[in-house]
Amino acid sequence: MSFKPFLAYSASAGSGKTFALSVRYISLLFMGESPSAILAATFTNKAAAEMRQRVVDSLRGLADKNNEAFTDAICVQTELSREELLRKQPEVLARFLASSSYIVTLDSFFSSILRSASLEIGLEPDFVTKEQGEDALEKHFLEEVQAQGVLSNLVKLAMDIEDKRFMKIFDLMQNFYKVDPLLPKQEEGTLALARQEEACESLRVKMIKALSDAGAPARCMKQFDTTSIKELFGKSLFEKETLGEHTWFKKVANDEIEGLYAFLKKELAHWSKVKEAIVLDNLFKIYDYYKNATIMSAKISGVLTFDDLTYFTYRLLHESLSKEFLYFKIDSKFKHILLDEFQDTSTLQFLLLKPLIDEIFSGYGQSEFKSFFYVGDTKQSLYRFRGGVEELFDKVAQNYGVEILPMDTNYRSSRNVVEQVNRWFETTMEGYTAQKSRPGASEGYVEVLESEVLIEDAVTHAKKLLQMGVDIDEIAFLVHTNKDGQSLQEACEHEGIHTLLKTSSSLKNMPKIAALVAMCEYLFFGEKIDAQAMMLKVGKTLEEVDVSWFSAFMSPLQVTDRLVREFGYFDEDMNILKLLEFASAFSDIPTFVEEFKSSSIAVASNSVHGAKIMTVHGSKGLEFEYVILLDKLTRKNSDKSALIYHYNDNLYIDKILYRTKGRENFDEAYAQIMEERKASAIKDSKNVLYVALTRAVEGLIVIRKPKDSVFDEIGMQTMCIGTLKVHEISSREAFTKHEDTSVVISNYGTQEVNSADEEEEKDYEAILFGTALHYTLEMLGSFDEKSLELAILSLKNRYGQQLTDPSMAQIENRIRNLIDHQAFQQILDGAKVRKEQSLSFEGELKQIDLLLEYEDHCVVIDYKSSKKYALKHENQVRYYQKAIANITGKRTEGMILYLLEEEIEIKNLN
Ligand SMILES: Nc1ncnc2c1ncn2[C@@H]1O[C@H](COP(=O)(O)OP(=O)(O)OP(=O)(O)O)[C@@H](O)[C@H]1O
Repeated sequence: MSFKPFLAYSASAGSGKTFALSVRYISLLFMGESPSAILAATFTNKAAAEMRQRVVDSLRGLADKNNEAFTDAICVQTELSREELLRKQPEVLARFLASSSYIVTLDSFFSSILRSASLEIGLEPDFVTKEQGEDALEKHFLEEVQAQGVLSNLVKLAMDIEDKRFMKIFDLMQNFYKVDPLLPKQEEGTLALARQEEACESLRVKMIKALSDAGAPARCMKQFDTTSIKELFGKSLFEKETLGEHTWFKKVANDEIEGLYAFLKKELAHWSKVKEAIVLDNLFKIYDYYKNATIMSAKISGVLTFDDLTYFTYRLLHESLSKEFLYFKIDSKFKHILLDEFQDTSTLQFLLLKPLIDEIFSGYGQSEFKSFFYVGDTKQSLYRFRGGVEELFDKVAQNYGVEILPMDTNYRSSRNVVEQVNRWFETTMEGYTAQKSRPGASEGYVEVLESEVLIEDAVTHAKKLLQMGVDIDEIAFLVHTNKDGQSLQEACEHEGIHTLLKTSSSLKNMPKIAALVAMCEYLFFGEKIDAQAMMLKVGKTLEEVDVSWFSAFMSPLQVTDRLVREFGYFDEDMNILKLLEFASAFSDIPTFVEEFKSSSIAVASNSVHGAKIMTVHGSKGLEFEYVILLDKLTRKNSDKSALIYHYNDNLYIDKILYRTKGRENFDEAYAQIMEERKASAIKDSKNVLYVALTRAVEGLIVIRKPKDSVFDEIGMQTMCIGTLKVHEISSREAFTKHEDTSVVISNYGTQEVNSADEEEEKDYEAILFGTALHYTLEMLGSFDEKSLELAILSLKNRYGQQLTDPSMAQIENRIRNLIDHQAFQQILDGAKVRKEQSLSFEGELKQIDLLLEYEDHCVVIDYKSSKKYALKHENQVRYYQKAIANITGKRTEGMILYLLEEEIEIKNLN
């Protein structure tokens, strides 16, 4: 059989690893395996969604010409002929759509494990996962610390250590928490820093005397004339074995002086060890409180960060009493595990998966068919400092006896891109093997240009591509930081290029929005400096603008709205809408301004279509027809972390080192670890370049700075090969291209939305209300009062900050009306109920709100909160109806459930 049950692919970018994973997934389905027995984990939500889409698309289009490579690969894996595949296809597709599948991100998978047994560790199962603002976490922590009376410890630590890096003690605590289960046990010791300092001090004084006695010049004595041990310790003087190796001391270094030097070096080395022990001791004492505060806050609020998720899942799997039961439960589900981007799996994530992987291997050899497959590329490992450990790739293979195979052909990029990437990395990256181009690859285009004005040039090049007829959706800008992305987005929008900015950044960090809020602050408090940013943005001075309309009694919404209109500040910017929505929750300006500064409102993307703007990290695993890659706009960050973690061979942390200036002169092990760290930092930054330069399909344009460029590391020079040609859109792509649904915002905020026709305009509040209503319905376990209570709790967690209280009450009311609706309950009778069912039909992935399956027919139901676009709704549901009928082969009815303010209305479309 050509299906190797235990296999890994270690291969370069674009060589088809994710492709192979999808082939394997579908092959398993054709080999009779149930979707619920296969766990396929990818790294990002986008990758998971794409893979689901790919599975459905390929299952549907097995016979399509452009799916040939995929179908052939499935034939090879399954040893079934094309005809056999086609014969089985309807049944396999139906099975896939009908049962739950686990094509997920690791985070969402862990979240589902945790949910299934969270009560075991005192966590309510209706928790939600989202990143919390640092401010909220920091507040909890400080409250806990204050309540326990250990604030003085914190202050003492900062004072004792005189280390500015500890001002960010909160970051240190967060970093501990991220790797909590891997942390080493802290040893208790006697810690006498003062005595050690005295010993060093007395040797220092003796040294000055000995030097003076030997007639050394003043500059020699000055070297030891320090005001603190810390200062003395940091002197480059201690780089050498003996003092006489320094030219200044050559003549005077007698035996006494060399003896004192050696002794002083030893005592200083000991001093740094004692200091490290004190720092760690204090930090770990404080960490206990931090951990408590974090765990309690997560349990009480039901809001978990991704770090909480990992922490709780680890505790559940490794310490909960019922773990055997849990393994049993999960094991009964997964017979096959497929992992993408394995090079970025962290040790902790691997430890969470390990029981499941162990189960696969322990059952092997018996009659059961089980498999384990993973793919990755260590050249693309980007998360070393977040705990991603590329060494896992080989270790896991060794441990379980998995065969690692290479792949040598690039299926993604044009010939010029593949060859140029080979040229850049062959000589600069250790172990790099040149990739081959796939037969029939297009010629492609690569250009590197130098510029002092990166953003302007990036915009100019995008314009050039657009003028040539390149579709805006096919262009992606890659940048190094979220901040770079925001500046670029502003420039693009200014030039009329629509963009989609994918960022984790929050609204308060957007210069345009922050300027607007600062302007409100100016109007209220009168500090001219607060008006500056906004004046700069609109190109005016305060003297030129008339703000006499302002009164301190105006609401924050009125003021922001007026400012936006007065200054023509809108530009169809969704973020302005978000700000207006946020402002509407406050009645006075000072509270609004203050709350805004500590808010963490996610930045909106501006429209459905547009050039993508992404960080290189965010682009991992993705591909774009044309890539414009920008050098780093801001300066390179230097690594300043105060604590250095050292991992042992089992990938647990065996040492935490306190980083001190000059310590490499006293401590060989430390010096070696720092060298290793430097080497891996260089490797990491090269990996980032590798990921960035391998995303382009047809054309790649790199804009580098003349000096201090991140690309210097691979010796990148300006160049240009190939010709820019618009890639021909294949007929399938042309067919599946969506109609243009770009958002045109014509009304917002306080304006009355006045639309009688069917044209879609965006009423942001209505959209938010509709989304929240859908979310609550999705969270509703069954249609009864008890489930409603839980669903409302989830609603509050998720939308509590955005929705007003009356809107919340409205949602609850409308759903209660639905539950109480007799006709609706009758419809549910005898039906298999599925919620939020994904459906791919005619190339589009849709979500069906409610799918009811009866023995002989199906009913597709769509929820709506208003009848505003009734005709459009009907068309949409008819489309779903057609799709379900096609897929299941059963007669299918369509219904729209209007959950209106006063009543429930059921519209039957048959
Ligand atoms: N055997 C193949 N035949 C035809 N096309 C392929 C084949 N393998 C991969 N492709 C196509 O090549 C492109 C790159 O493949 P894929 O994304 O799977 O690569 P990858 O190795 O996962 O890349 P990365 O390491 O960058 O994530 C995709 O568009 C994919 O559809």
